[in-house]
Amino acid sequence: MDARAIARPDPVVKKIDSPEFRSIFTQELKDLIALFERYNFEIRVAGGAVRDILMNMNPKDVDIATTATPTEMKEIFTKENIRMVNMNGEKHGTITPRINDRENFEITTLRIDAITDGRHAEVIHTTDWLLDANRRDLTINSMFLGFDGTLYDYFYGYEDLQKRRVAFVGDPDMRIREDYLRILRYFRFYGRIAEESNRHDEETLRIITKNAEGLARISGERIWQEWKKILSGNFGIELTEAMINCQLAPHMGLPDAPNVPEFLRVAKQVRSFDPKLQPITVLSALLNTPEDAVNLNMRLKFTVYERELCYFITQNREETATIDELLPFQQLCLQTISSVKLKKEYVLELLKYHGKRELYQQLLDWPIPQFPIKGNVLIANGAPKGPKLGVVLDRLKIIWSNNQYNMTQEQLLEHLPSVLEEINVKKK
Ligand SMILES: Nc1ccn([C@@H]2O[C@H](COP(=O)(O)OP(=O)(O)OP(=O)(O)O)[C@@H](O)[C@H]2O)c(=O)n1
Repeated sequence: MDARAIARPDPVVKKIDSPEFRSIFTQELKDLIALFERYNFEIRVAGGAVRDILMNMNPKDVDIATTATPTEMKEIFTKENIRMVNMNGEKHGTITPRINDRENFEITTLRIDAITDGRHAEVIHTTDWLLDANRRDLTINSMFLGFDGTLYDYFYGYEDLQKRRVAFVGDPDMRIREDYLRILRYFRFYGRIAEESNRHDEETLRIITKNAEGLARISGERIWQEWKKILSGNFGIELTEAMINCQLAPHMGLPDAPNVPEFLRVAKQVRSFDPKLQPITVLSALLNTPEDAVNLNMRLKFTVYERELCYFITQNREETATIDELLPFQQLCLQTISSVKLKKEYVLELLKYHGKRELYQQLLDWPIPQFPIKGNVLIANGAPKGPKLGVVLDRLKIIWSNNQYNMTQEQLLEHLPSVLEEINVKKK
């Protein structure tokens, strides 16, 4: 599709002057602007920061785009004695000067993403702002903002933002095939800007469904990063359901038939529980068995914490009905004393999952008992060093838990001789 045919004839839409825009002007940025002016190259704010400023939000980071090539930028900064950092961005056309030894700016040369396999693009530099806007994913992410406040908007991103509409730039099929992660970015930005949970453009959903398999090419880490943001944003549940309806599930590590009824049941806790359920807890509801948790982890590459929690939730689906059942939970917490804090967090998440507010509060208030003996005290009293010390500790912890965690160091030490004897007996 010819970008010029669908672009707005005059990209200058309006002048921006807002507190969010003014907030980006540090002395360092002013110096940078003056420098580029002096060398006759244009620079503008690009992408996400423009969107955020228009939404009256302070942008997280301000990406800058320029007509200067990386080589030209390097010449300027070298001549001006300005240090450049993170030189590995250069292959994407990004140079990062550190201005006044105080602030870094990521400045990227305008480009066209030429050849792509859906993950990597061959970069060709350009001085045409329209062509750079045309390679971006969504209209709301394709705008530029000059430092004099001029908004340049080729693809009606400003109108889409006003209408709270998420649309791909030009041909959605092409945009998605350039980078399949954009499927998930579509849903993430939908959660960010839409006012209703289910006002998707049917044609966009159809094209996403058609390209679902492409997600299989995207790394689990990147998928999980986006999905987590979707789940913790607005309409996280509805959007995940929409993603499943678009046939994305098997390519994101979910079982072929995700447990949607359970997911919707848990969604109610998501809406009412404070503090909110963690994304991994919500996601666990979609699984049918602990094996599903193993498979999901293989695909999404969870952290140890996420992996254990996900597995724990799928193993403990039954509801805890009464307060009396809190005690077994406490025991569960203490099963592995060395990682007791972690266990408590897991059980707290499980109680949230089941919507058990009172139990949650009780467990939250329950002080984790501290094991009263340190290893060096045991050694001083005749316990062996090395791996056997671990065995001694484990035995003593069992005795401690059988006594409701209510023992002094002296009381526990009384059990040491029999524990040592037991170990030696076993050894024979
Ligand atoms: N798959 C992608 C990723 C990024 N972009 C473009 O690169 C910009 C910057 O990307 P990134 O920093 O990843 O996202 P932001 O839009 O800045 O969003 P956030 O603030 O959530 O990081 C986007 O606005 C968009 O124009 C794109 O076209 N396709």
